[in-house]
Parts: sequence; structure tokens; C-alpha cells
Amino acid sequence: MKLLIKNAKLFYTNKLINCDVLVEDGKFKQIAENIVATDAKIIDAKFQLVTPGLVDVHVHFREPGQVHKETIRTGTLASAHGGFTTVGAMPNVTPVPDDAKKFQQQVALNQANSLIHTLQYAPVTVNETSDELVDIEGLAKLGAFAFSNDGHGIMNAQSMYEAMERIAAIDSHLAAHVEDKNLFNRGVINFGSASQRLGLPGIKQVAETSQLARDLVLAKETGVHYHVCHISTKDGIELVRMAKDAGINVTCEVSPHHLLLSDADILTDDANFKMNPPLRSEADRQALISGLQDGTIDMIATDHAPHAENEKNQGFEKSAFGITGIETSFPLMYSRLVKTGIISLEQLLNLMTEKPAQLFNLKNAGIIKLNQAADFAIINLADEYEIKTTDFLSKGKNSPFIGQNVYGQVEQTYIDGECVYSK
Ligand SMILES: NC(=O)N[C@@H](CC(=O)O)C(=O)O
Ligand SMILES: [Zn+2]
Ligand SMILES: [Zn+2]
Repeated sequence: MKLLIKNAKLFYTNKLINCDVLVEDGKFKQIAENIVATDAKIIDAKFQLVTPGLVDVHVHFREPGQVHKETIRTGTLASAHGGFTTVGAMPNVTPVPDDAKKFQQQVALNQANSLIHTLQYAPVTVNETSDELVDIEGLAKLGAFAFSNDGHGIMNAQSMYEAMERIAAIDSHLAAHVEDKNLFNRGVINFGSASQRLGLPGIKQVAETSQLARDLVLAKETGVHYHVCHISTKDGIELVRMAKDAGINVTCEVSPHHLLLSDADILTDDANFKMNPPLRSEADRQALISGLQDGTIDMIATDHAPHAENEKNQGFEKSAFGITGIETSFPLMYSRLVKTGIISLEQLLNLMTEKPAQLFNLKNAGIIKLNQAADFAIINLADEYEIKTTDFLSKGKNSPFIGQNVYGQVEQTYIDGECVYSK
């Protein structure tokens, strides 16, 4: 099977070039100015963006356990709709895949139902909440691409220390949802003017930063690749910046919602603005933008967290934490960061493809290489459209961005040269 993409604006070797792309037997075969292949199926990209399939190291699919929120099938369909071809699935499903048997079952379930590459996180501790470590070496051998207790901070410093030592010894990665539960204050919103204005219990910034500071010290001692999930605070960015300057092996991700919204945008008791960590202050948001510009932040990750409507229409106090994000990430980032001149398109694509793939050692993801798997997306940068829940392929419709107009609609997504999503 041959596929010839004419007139691509291709993101290749960190540059945007106008060219044709030939795909043969599921692999990139040729990249050149004017390719002729009479026996190929031809797609005229009309100078739309052709990018390596996007990579998101932080998503929540809800299978098994809460398939009314999302299944692996709907989650990966939504991912393909967002231009993503590789995602890292968090282990907060039921049961938590915390031993060999459950982990193998999870991997088999992912393989049977995924339209794209779903990589599986293993938890760090049993059931994600205890202090007892999982069989880190064993689960890595079974394919755990990284370890995370996402949703819960790891409270016991000794568990964290030992986990880091063991994860470092096998060259894997520890992704941390930093949150000291003793400082959490049963909060549902950022602690500050918005929590006061709305009369809601606030989550202090120190819940994030105090555990982050502890972890950075432990990461220095153990040498582990320590990855900070969904960083949200100004002081957190400053800590990561200092740690990087000190040579600590730390990386961090930021979510589109923390880059684009602050707690000042929460005008009513609408839980589509409720997630953990919460939307912070405008000063925090500005610090995240600076961190993106100066390279302190390494990648964009959505923290795609689908919930059912009746779990999100209960107001801030009663609704679940989390918002969907995989179908709106690229268009929002492109429209609000690139078109406004905050970062370049090349920078954005790097943050959503090569950087996450490289830092998590994902071979053959996030990059276009000759004779390698043809995983890519074709994206229309020219036309504006409105974000509508009726267009979502995710079961989750819980987004604070509904009704916004954006650019950057995904036209098609390919895995191994096969179309898995088409508009
Ligand atoms: N982000 C959220 O608010 N919720 C996540 C868990 C998490 O990432 O903390 C979820 O699984 O729903
Ligand atoms: Zn989290
Ligand atoms: Zn998460």
C-alpha cells in the first residue's frame, strides 16, 4: 500500500518545510519536493500542517471500572480526533494494575481496544494509596513505560525514596502528582480570592510546592528521572528551574487549562472549571507561560479526565475533579499561544511530539523518520471553528472551553499509514 501526501507543510527535523511525503507499507519512505508515484493513493494536504502524531504522557481512560465515563475505545478515538497517536494511560482504574496479573490484563485490554498506541503506567505503591511499593522491576519487564500514583501524592518519604532508587536502577521514570494531603484542606478550588469570593474551601499552593521540594531533594540523591505532572504554581516552576540549574534529572508537564485559565475565570459554581490541581491565580498562570517560553516546562500533557454529566453538574463542592482535554489541546494551544505570538509553531510541536517522546524514551514516537512507522496527523490551520460537545468522541463532555472559537482542527490521523480518524 502506497500513500502519497502532496503539498504538506511538514514538521520535520524541527523545521516546517513544504514538501511531499510518500508512505509505503506503513512506513515513511520518501520526503521530497515533488514526488511522483503513479500507483499511490494521493491525498492533497493543501499546505495543511502534517505533524508527527502528537504524544500525551498523561491521560485517564476509565476502563476497567468506570466505563460510563470513558472506555479505551472512546478514549483512543478521542485521542485520534485530537491528533494524538501515543498516550500514557494513568493507572487509577479499577482494579489498579498493581501486580503482574492485573498489569498484564490491563495491557491486553489496552491492546485489544486501542486505535492508537496506549502505553500503560504502573502505580508506584499498591492500590496507589498504601506505602507498600509494587514490584517495580517486574512491572517494568511487563511493559510499564513509567510509574505514577497520579491522583494521589506519595505521602511517605521513605516509600518515595526507595521507589526512586529502584526506578533509577532500571532507567524508568517516576511521574508525580505532587500533593501533600495534610495541606489539602478538603479544598475544591484554589485558595485565594476566588475561594473567598465563592465561599468554597481552598487548596493552598503549598500542597503542591512542599511535596515538590521534598521530591526534588530525593531525586537529587537518587538520580531518578523525576517528572512533575500538571505543574500549576509560580513557586513550583521556580523550584523546577532551580533544580534543573542544579543538574537534577527533573522534567515537567503543564496542561492547556492551567496555561489558559485562572481562578478569576470561575464566575459561577460551574464544576467544568474544577480539577486537581485547581486553576490557580493569574500570577501563577503568567509564571507557567514564562516557564514554557524559557524551557523550564518540557511538554504539554492534557490530564484528560472524563466524567459523566451527573458527576460534573453538582457544583464545586460535590462534583468530581477533572476535565476532558485530548480533543481540544492542539487547537487551544495553537490558537491561544502560537497565533498570539507567545511561542512559535515549531516550539509548540516540539512540546507536543519530540520532547515528551525523547524524555520518556519512547522509540519511534513523536518524530518523522524515514523507514519508521508512519504515525502522523493532518491539521487545518486556516479555518476557524467552534468547540462543541457534539463533536467530542470522548464520552466526557466536561470541558470549560465549550463554545470557544479556535483554529487547528485535525483533519486526519494515521497509525502505521492507516487512517484511524477522518473528519
Ligand atoms: N486531574 C483531575 O482532576 N482528576 C484526575 C486525577 C488526577 O490527575 O489528579 C482523574 O482521574 O479524574
Ligand atoms: Zn494528577
Ligand atoms: Zn491525572
